Amino acid sequence: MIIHPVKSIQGEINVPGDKSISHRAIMLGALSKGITNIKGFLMGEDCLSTIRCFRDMGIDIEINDSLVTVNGRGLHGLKKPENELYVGNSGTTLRLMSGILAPQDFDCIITGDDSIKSRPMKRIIDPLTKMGANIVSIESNNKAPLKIIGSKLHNITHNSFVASAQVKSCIILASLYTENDTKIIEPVLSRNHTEIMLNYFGGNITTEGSTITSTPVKELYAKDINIPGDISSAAFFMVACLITKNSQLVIKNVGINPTRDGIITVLKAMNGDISLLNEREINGELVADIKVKSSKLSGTVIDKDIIPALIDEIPVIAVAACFAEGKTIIKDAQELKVKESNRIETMVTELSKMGADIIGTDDGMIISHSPNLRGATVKSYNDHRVAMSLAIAGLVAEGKTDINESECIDISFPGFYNSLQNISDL
Ligand SMILES: O=C(O)C1=C[C@@H](OP(=O)(O)O)[C@@H](O)[C@H](O)C1
Ligand SMILES: C=C(OP(=O)(O)O)C(=O)O
Repeated sequence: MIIHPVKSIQGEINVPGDKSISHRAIMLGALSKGITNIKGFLMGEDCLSTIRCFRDMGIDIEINDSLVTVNGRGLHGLKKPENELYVGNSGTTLRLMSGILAPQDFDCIITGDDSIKSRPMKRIIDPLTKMGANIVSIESNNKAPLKIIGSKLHNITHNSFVASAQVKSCIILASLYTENDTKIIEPVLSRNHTEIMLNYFGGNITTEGSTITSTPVKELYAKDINIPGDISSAAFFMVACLITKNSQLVIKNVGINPTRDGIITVLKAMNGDISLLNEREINGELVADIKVKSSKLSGTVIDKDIIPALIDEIPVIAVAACFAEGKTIIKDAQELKVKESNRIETMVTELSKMGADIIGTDDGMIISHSPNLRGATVKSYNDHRVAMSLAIAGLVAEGKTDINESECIDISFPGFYNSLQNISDL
C-alpha cells in the first residue's frame, strides 16, 4: 500500500462492524435455539474464520449481502468436524472456541496460521483443565495446535492473572455446560461483550466490579443483532483527523462500550477535540457518532487500569504521540508482546524508520514529540493494526510511505484504503 501526504480529512464515514461482537454473534447464534439475523457483521478474515469453523461443525450460516443468518442448533447441537478447525489469524476465534469445544461429546484439533501458533494458550488451557477439560498442546509448548478431547466439565473460581476478554469469555462459554456458578476475577474488567450478549440471548451473567459470575441456563434463545461500528477501526480515523491540519470528521454509529472506550479518554486527555453525538443503546451496547477536529496534542501517561480498554489502539496512539508536545509514556502494556506481532517491537522499529522519536520498554513505549515524519518503506509483520497505524503516519509524513505486507488489513478492516480515500485527497 502506498500512502501520500494529504491536505486534510473531511466528511462523514461509517467503519465496519465490531470484530469482537461479530465473533460472539456467530458463536452465540450457533449455540442458541432458533434463527439469529445479524446486521453490521464484520466481513473481515478473522470473523469469516469463525463462520468457517461453525459451518465445519454443522451450523448452517447464510451470508446475503450484509445480512448474516445463523441457524442455531442449541447448546448441544454442534457436530464433530471432519477435519482440523482452522482459525487463520484469529486469537479470539481460537480462545473462545476452545471454551465451547472442551465440553462437547467429540474430539477435535484446532489450529491456525504461524502467528496463532506462536501465541500463548496456557492462559486458557489451565482454567479449562481445572474445569475438567482434556486439552493437549500437540507440540507440548502450550500453544496451538490444540487437541481438545470433549469431557464433562464442572464449575470453578478463576483468578485471572491477565485482564483478557478472550480468557474470560473462554471460561464463560465453557461454564454454560456445567451445573453450578463459575466465578472469574479479573485484575481489571476487560471488554464485556460476551456477558452483554449472553444475557441478551437468555443467559445469566452478573458482574460486580471485576468479578464475573456465570450461572448456567438450560438453553439460549436466538435473537436478532445489530452490530455497531468497531471503535478499534474508528481509532485510525480519529487519530488521522486529529493530526492532520484543517480537518473535521464524523464517524457514525461506533460502539462506545465503557470497557472499550479508552482511546477516547486518552485522546481527550491529550487535548484532542472529540465529542460524542447521538448516544444510544443497541442490544445492550452503547453506541454514538464520534466528532473529531484537528487538534494541537500534548503528551500523556497511559498505564494501569485503562490499558485493557485500549489495548488494540496502542499502535495508533503511538502515531498520535509523535505529534504531541512533550513525552507520551505507555506502561503496563506487556500484552502487546503477544498479539499478532510483538507490537512494542514492531511499532518502535517501523515508526523509527519514519523518523519518530520512540523507545521500546519492557511494558510499553516512550514517544517524544517528533512531528517531522518522513515517508519510508516499512512493513507490517502481517499485523493488521501495525499496517493501518503506519498508513495513518504516512498521511502526515513528508513524501511517500510504502507499506509492505499490507494485505493483512483485511483481517479486521476490508476497505480501509477506500475509506481513507473517501475522506481525503489520497
Ligand atoms: O475478546 C476479544 O474479542 C478481544 C480481546 C482482546 O484480546 P485479549 O483478550 O488477549 O486481551 C483484544 O486484543 C482482541 O483484539 C479481541
Ligand atoms: C489482537 C487482536 O485480535 P486476535 O487476538 O483476535 O487475533 C487484534 O485484532 O488486534
